[in-house]
Amino acid sequence: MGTVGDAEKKPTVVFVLGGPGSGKGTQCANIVEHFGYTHLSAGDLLRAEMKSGSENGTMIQDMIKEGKIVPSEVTIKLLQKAMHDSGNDKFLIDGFPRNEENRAAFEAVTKIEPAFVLFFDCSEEEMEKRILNRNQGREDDNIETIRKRFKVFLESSLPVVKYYDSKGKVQKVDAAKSVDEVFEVVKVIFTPKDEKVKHHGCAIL
Ligand SMILES: Nc1ncnc2c1ncn2[C@@H]1O[C@H](COP(=O)(O)OP(=O)(O)O)[C@@H](O)[C@H]1O
Ligand SMILES: Nc1ccn([C@@H]2O[C@H](COP(=O)(O)OP(=O)(O)O)[C@@H](O)[C@H]2O)c(=O)n1
Ligand SMILES: [Mg+2]
Repeated sequence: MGTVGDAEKKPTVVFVLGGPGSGKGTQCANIVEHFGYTHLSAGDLLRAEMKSGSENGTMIQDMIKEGKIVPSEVTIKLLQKAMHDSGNDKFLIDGFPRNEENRAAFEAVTKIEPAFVLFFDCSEEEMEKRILNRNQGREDDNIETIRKRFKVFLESSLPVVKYYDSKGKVQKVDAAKSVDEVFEVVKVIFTPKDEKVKHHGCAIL
């Protein structure tokens, strides 16, 4: 097997974007169960790297505490390693690219274009409520850092969503509903077209 990004066989990548607390991780877990993707959360990979005592650990911790975006070089290396180690060829990349630098560097390094971008649309009020109830012991889930993360989302991450929207690649989902209701919509997006026809009973004709 070649390395990730080889010209001959590129993996399928779906970027999963949305504000902090919009439900990216929750929905990715559901997608993995039903559609055989491997879920790679950039935030989870960075937190694991931080805890592993790597030389970048302190820098990553400082950035996360401030809600800032870690330089792409670090995050892309972690993503590439996780893709390679998974043995799979279908990935949900959750929480990445979070700014223009992330986006351009990933494309330049891996030569991978996303199949599409799944975008969870949710109000700040709802996202704030969810994060404050998340209880995962994260150092950035406090009101002060949450405000900073919302600002970074609006200023740096939404432009990436707009970029992909201009290329017709964004599947926008109303994420303000219940987990099950959101997944009903997500399921339709991931179900292959011929399967959708079968479910309507037309494929046997
Ligand atoms: N549709 C939803 N309705 C209510 N709570 C949700 C919903 N989706 C996720 N949550 C909860 O909100 C919190 C944030 O969800 P998470 O999946 O971690 O979001 P993200 O990865 O986008 O930050 C979690 O505690 C999760 O259980
Ligand atoms: N591409 C990324 C993704 C996350 N991160 C950092 O990790 C933090 C948490 O990201 P996350 O995706 O786990 O957060 P949620 O959106 O899931 O709440 C971000 O606020 C950034 O500090 C990053 O620097 N670059
Ligand atoms: Mg998450």
